[in-house]
Amino acid sequence: MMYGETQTAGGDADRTAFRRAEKKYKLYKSQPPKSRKKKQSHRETDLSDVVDFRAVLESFERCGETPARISRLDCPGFHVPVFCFKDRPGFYFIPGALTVGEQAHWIRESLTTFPQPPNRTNHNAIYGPIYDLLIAVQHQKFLIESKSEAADLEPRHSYGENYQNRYVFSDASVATRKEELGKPIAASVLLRKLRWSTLGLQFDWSKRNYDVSLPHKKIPADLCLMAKKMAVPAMPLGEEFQPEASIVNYFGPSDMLGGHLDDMEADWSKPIVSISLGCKAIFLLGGKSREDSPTAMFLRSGDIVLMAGQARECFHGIPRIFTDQDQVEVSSLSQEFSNEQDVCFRDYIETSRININIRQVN
Ligand SMILES: O=C(O)CCC(=O)C(=O)O
Ligand SMILES: [Fe+2]
Repeated sequence: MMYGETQTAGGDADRTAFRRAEKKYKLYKSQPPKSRKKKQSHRETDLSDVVDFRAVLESFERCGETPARISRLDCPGFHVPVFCFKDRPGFYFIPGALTVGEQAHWIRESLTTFPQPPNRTNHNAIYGPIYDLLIAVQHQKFLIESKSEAADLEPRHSYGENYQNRYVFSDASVATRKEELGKPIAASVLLRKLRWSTLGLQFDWSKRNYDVSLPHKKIPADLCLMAKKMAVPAMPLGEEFQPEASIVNYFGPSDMLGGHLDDMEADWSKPIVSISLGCKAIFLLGGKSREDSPTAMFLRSGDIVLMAGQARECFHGIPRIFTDQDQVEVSSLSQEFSNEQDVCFRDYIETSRININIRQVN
């Protein structure tokens, strides 16, 4: 997993087929009006080559047919149709695998319990463990550096043996009174900047490996059950998927996930179960080399992708999230968050995407 990898590519941006596809689909921000006269500012993305599995599902349900490249997997007892590319063994697409209610449940979990210590997030390296981020957003709190003399800011939690929480949430009024404290950071800003959290066995991004010495909890039981059920189409008959780790990726409007391989797990015959929530995205499935032209497809909220076997060796990434009003396609999800106390979830998911991917490590 390499965030922003394409951004550092500079002049090499066009070097490989994968990079060219990323460039084709990435979001181009419109230029300020002044420069609009001189050159065409806003390039419309050509989406005609993007495989749309929702349309594939609709036509399959209507007339039992699939496009030439795509087949329906025979998976008796599975609750919805599963599709495969005939030329991409090990890759499975399950459109609409989750109901809207299930999607809302996993969005809530992704923003509340999943980022809770001892699970780590991208904020850990800077602030140490942060508790109850979403509650802090709801109460418009600010994260401030706690000084021991400030009795009212005594850290509530400790982490590990000698680690004390240096940053705590507080009201803005407290933060501004204490001039000696660093600049307060709005909890809402931290939520916007949440990029990942890791569940179960903790993945160490710097070493690109699992660090079994880090404190961790088991994958939540309900997530484990759901992943086992969804992994069935990609599992050898009679074997059960054993979820041990999960990475939750959070995407804001201009975030992307550069082309990468997930090769840190021991047994590639086991699938990665990858769940999409929130705004629509484009997924690129490449080949074993970055030189192979990737296939582009839409990922919508509730879709599940399985990558096993040969597909585990294929480059893939997310060059684009759709957050424009007319393209997000989250209206039914928004209704799930229509209660006043859910406004945080609704505001978040209307301009964000969450991906939960679940792995068997050993
Ligand atoms: O966001 C996605 O759908 C893909 C995520 C992914 O590839 C990863 O976390 O390794
Ligand atoms: Fe991946």
